[in-house]
Amino acid sequence: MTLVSDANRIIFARMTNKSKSKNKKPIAKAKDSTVPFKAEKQEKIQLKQLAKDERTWKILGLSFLLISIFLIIAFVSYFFTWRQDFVQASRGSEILTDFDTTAENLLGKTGALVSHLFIYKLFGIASLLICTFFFVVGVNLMWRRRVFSIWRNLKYVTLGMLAVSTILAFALRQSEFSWGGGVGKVISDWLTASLGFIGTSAILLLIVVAYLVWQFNPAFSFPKKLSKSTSPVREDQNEEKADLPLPQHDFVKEEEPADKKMAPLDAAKLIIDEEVEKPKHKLGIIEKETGIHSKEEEKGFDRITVLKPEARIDFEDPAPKTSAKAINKSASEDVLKLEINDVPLPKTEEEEKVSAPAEKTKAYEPTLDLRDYQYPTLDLLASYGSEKVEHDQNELENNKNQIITTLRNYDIEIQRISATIGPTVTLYEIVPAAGVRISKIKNLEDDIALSLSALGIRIIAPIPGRGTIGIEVPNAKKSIVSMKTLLSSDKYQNSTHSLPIALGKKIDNELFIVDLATMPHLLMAGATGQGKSVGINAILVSLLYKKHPSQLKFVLIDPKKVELSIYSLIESHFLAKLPNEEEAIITDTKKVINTLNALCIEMDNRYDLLKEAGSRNIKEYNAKFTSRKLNPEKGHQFLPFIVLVVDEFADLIMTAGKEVEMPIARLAQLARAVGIHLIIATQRPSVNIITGTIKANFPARVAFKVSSKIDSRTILDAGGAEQLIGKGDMLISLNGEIARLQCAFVDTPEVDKVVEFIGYQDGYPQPFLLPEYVDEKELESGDFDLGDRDSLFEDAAKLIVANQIGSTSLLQRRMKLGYNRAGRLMDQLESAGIVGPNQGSKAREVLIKTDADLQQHLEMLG
Ligand SMILES: Nc1ncnc2c1ncn2[C@@H]1O[C@H](COP(=O)(O)OP(=O)(O)OP(=O)(O)O)[C@@H](O)[C@H]1O
Repeated sequence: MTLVSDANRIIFARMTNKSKSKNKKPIAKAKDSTVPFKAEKQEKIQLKQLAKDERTWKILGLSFLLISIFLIIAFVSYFFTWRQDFVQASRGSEILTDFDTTAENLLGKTGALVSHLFIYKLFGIASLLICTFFFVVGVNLMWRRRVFSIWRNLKYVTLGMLAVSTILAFALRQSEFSWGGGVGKVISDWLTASLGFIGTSAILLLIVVAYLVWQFNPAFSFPKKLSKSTSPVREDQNEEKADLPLPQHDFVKEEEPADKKMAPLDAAKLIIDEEVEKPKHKLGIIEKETGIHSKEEEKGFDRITVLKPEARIDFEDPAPKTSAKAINKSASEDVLKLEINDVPLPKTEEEEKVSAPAEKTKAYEPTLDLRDYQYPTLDLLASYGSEKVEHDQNELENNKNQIITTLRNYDIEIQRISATIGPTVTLYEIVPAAGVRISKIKNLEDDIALSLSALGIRIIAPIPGRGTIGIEVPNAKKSIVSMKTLLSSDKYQNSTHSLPIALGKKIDNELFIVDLATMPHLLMAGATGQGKSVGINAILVSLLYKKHPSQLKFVLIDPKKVELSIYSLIESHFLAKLPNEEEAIITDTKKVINTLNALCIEMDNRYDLLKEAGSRNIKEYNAKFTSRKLNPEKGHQFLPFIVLVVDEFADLIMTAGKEVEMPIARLAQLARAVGIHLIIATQRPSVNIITGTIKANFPARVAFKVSSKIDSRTILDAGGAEQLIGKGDMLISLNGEIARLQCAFVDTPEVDKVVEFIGYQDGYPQPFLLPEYVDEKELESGDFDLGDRDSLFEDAAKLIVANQIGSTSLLQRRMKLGYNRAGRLMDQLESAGIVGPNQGSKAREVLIKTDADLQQHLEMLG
């Protein structure tokens, strides 16, 4: 007995300390000393499960909908039966237990009582608005999402009931029926007492007019437009919720800037947007599917499907195309070629100035070099499944609930959660409750990953510029982003980029199409098998679809020997190579060094040309050249872009080290303005491969999945790439911002088809020739012995004699040589008595005047 009463006392003490409401359970505990704690725990878990069970929500939702219907029936019936039921209803709830009393209302005594309360005592017929509240709550609960905003509804219901009841009570004060209810009457009486009849009329009229203006925003100067909304906010709202009986909500307005900002990104964006209104009440968590999804989907995908795969895209720039067409009409094709591409005669600068406007019509058109060239067609590419982002509502719900629960377990409450579904991952954006430290959430990264039992969780805390924290969770079902989708998009087709590359889709399904020319170089890293080669192919294919062979050349370096060999078929269209080399695709390390140095020479030569032309970059230079302001006789020519692709940079650095690093660093530093761009890929992004010099000159970097956080830091200066999920899932760091993309997929057979399509067309007689590079060490070891002449000695002599100018830079430009080699040739020409000695800044005197004399002279020299 004593034991029991002692236990009772202890329990009682606990009970009073805790909460009085729990007093029954502790007493039960007293009788059974250990079990009660368990029992209490179990009950909690069951309640939780009950709250999670969707059936509970459905039942609750249905109940609210029924209440709403009940109220409507009762109110409507009241309009006809109020007289008969008035006396009974005035007696109050006691009539419910009085079996002798009956009511005429369709819903009996309850209907009569409730209607009497709302209509007679409270808000008059404005009480009908309360039905919408129950309807809204019911619908939201039934579908467990924010179909309508409760807060907005509540706000408008409250304001509406007060305003309408007052207006009606005032306007129809003589009527027998209580149009404005008790509340309306009280307010209206008070207003009349304070402001008088006229003052009250004015105030109430103002309310009505203000509401109409707010709702319809009529254009006062043009009454015709009265019915149309002019405010963009209102338009959106009207479209979005045309069936809503209530005015639109502030919520959408608040969200407007963010949505607008994201709108172009939303080709197939879906957002569940939830406000955790009161963190402690889970019922407050509701969600909303914005109209953006369907609207944007229509915009984005219908537009894409309209384009038939067979449709030929003409990627030519509109301007050159029209000019070419215009000329086509006026001249026969053969004459045309001569006219357009014939080199203009040398002119003095003045002549150039004078004749420039007249010649504008005959602009040089580089594409006419291969005027029958056909751009590849879209039907060469394959489509991979449906491009629609599929989402599993249950998966979304479960992940969301788990995120909320996990955070709650660590005492982190959140205000709002929204989800954006991408092709491979879904981004859950959360707004933490006030006072929660971001670092706390960041530290829980692993715990959240564990609780969601998913790989590839990435936490972005905070998302720059959004004021939210992002949690990226991989989708159970991932969709492949077809290259075809990207290339058929308006964004790609209408792009005005110099070198548009279609890389993939962002997490919000925005197509990621950027200009390589502005990047200006790209560093790619990723462990083996994570999508690097596919990424390189995506870049090359997107350039091939948009560029003419005269506008673009690739220098392909492939130490692995197999990855890029597929492109050898387009050698005479798009590839550049060293003179005297058989293969355009470079696989040998020694040749790589020569090629990189040759590119450096090409860069220097291009800078000389730009300097002479007074242009700051290749675009300006080419514009001047095509408008025939530059003289080809002086070595000027149309400069194609050159894109250097190195697949497996690590291999090169391991075998050649500085010899490779130095020219790469030089090119990366300087080549941008002259139209040379680098794309460098590596499997091993370690610091000895991606050195500080290289990194500093590659502001744009891509990371596919890498094996460690250190690798991720090396490439991106941030972690995260080690948590990617492979198969083209990538992070791109551009202008200091990191974005997650799903790389476009283009399979080898597709690339084969594209390459064959181009390769079987007429090309140039040979690949684009890079300047010859001779290792300077080899040059220095030789002397100026005439028997050991440079292989280009005769060509140089002929060029100098033909032009009668003893200038080293002439040799450099016309023979595409580096400064050192041209200088050495000039020295040899001097030793051979063909040119005179160096005269400082002036060109050397040419001692042999004609070609015939030169032939004789050379024969004499043997
Ligand atoms: N964007 C993508 N979408 C879908 N699947 C992809 C994508 N990229 C790569 N994959 C899948 O991953 C495989 C390996 O890709 P890829 O050959 O590009 O890897 P890698 O990084 O170049 O490997 P390695 O360095 O060994 O050559 C592909 O065969 C393909 O099945």
